[in-house]
Amino acid sequence: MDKQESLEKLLLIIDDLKSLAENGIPILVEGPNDILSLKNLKIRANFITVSNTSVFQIADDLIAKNISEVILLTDFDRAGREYAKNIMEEFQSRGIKVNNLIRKEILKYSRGDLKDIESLYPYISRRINFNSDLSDIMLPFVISNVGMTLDGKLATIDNDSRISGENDLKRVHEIRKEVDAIMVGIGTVLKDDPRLTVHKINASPKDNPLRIVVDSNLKIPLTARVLNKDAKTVIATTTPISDEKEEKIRKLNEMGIIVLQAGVQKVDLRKIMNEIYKMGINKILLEGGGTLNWGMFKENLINEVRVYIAPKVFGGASSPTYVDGNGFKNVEECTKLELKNYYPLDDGIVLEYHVIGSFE
Ligand SMILES: NC(=O)C1=CN([C@@H]2O[C@H](COP(=O)(O)OP(=O)(O)OC[C@H]3O[C@@H](n4cnc5c(N)ncnc54)[C@H](OP(=O)(O)O)[C@@H]3O)[C@@H](O)[C@H]2O)C=CC1
Ligand SMILES: Nc1nc(O)c(N)c(N[C@@H]2O[C@H](COP(=O)(O)O)[C@@H](O)[C@H]2O)n1
Repeated sequence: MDKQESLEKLLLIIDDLKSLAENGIPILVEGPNDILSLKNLKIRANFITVSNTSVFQIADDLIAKNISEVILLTDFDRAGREYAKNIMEEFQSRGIKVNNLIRKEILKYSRGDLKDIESLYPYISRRINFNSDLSDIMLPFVISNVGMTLDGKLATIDNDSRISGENDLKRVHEIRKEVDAIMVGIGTVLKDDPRLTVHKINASPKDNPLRIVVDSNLKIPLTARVLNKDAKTVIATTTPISDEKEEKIRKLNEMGIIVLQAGVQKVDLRKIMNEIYKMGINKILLEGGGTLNWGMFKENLINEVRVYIAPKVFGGASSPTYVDGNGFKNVEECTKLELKNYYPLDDGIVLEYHVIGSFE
C-alpha cells in the first residue's frame, strides 16, 4: 500500500472514530495535548485522560455512569503500550468493552511514523490532499515572535518599539531566513512601516520570505515599504467590495501584490492560513502586533512561541502588549504552552514554547 492509500485509510479511520464518539462512546487518551489533537480533527467526544488517575478509579467511574464501552487511544510508545495493557486487563475483568482496533489501525496506516496521539493532527494536516473535505485543517506551522518588556509591552505609549538588542534582532532575522513567510497586521505597517526582509544578517534577496499583511479595509498606503520589490507580498483582506476597494485591489495587483479575501468584518484568519498553505507556504513567522497576535491565538493558529524579554518596564494601559484583543474569559479556555528552551541574550532572555492549544 502506497503513502496516499495509507493516508486515505487513516482518514476513514478518523471518520469511524468520529461516528463512534458521536454515539457517546468515550475516548481514553493520556493527556490534554491528545485531546487537542483530536479536537483539531473535529472529533467531539467525551474524552477521559488516564495519565493522572488510576485504572481502577477510571473503571469505577465508568461503571458508576453505566458506561460499558470505551475507545482506547493511548500513545504508541512504551508508556502508552503499558497503559493499554493495564487498561485492557482491568476493564475486561470488570465487563467494560475496550475498542483497541482504532488505535492499532492508526498505528498501522501512519506507517509507524507516529509515536503519540498528540502528533496525529499535525501528521494528517501536513499530508492531506487539497481536495479533501478536511481541507480546513491544512494549515502552515506558525511561529509567533516578539521582543517585549518585562511587563509584556511591544512598544511605549508613543510607539517607541526599540526593545531588542543587536543579537536578538540577528536571532529574529535568522528565523526570517528560515521561514516561507512573515506576517504582520495593518496596525504594525501603519505604525512602523517595516521592510520585513532579511537585512540584519548575511543574506541575498532570494532569502527574503513572502510578506503577508492582514488588512480588512485595505488601509495600506501604496508607498508602504512592505510593498516594495524586495520580496513578494500578499495582502489578506475581507470579502465585501466597494468601488474604492476594487480600485485599490487593481492598483495593488498592478504592483504585483496578491490580494486574498476571506471574512466579512475582520479577516477570517483560518481561511487565509488555509489559502496560504495551498500556495505552498508551510512555515510562517508571525511578527504581530498585539491585535493580530490575539486573533491568531484565539483561532488556535499558532504552533510555537519565541519571545525575547528585555529588562525594561514601559507601563501604560494603552501601549501595545504581546497579546491584546478581547482576551479569554477564563483559565480553562486560555492558550496553554509548554516551555521548551530558554537562554540569556543581549541583556535579556529568550523563551521558547510549544503551544499546546486553547480549549473551547
Ligand atoms: N516589539 C515587537 O516585537 C513588535 C512590536 N510591534 C508593535 O505593535 C504595535 C502594533 O500593534 P497593533 O496596533 O495591535 O497592530 P497589528 O499589527 O496587530 O494589526 C492589527 C490589525 O489587523 C487587522 N486585522 C484584520 N483581521 C484581523 C483579525 N482577524 N484579528 C486581528 N486583527 C485583524 C485589524 O485592522 P483592520 O480592522 O483595519 O483590518 C487590526 O486592528 C506597534 O506599536 C508596533 O511597533 C509589532 C510587532 C512586533
Ligand atoms: N523582535 C523584535 N524586536 C523589537 O524590538 C522590535 N521592535 C520588533 N519589531 C518588529 O520588526 C519590524 C521591523 O522590521 P524591519 O526591520 O523593518 O524589517 C516591526 O514592524 C515589528 O514587526 N521585533
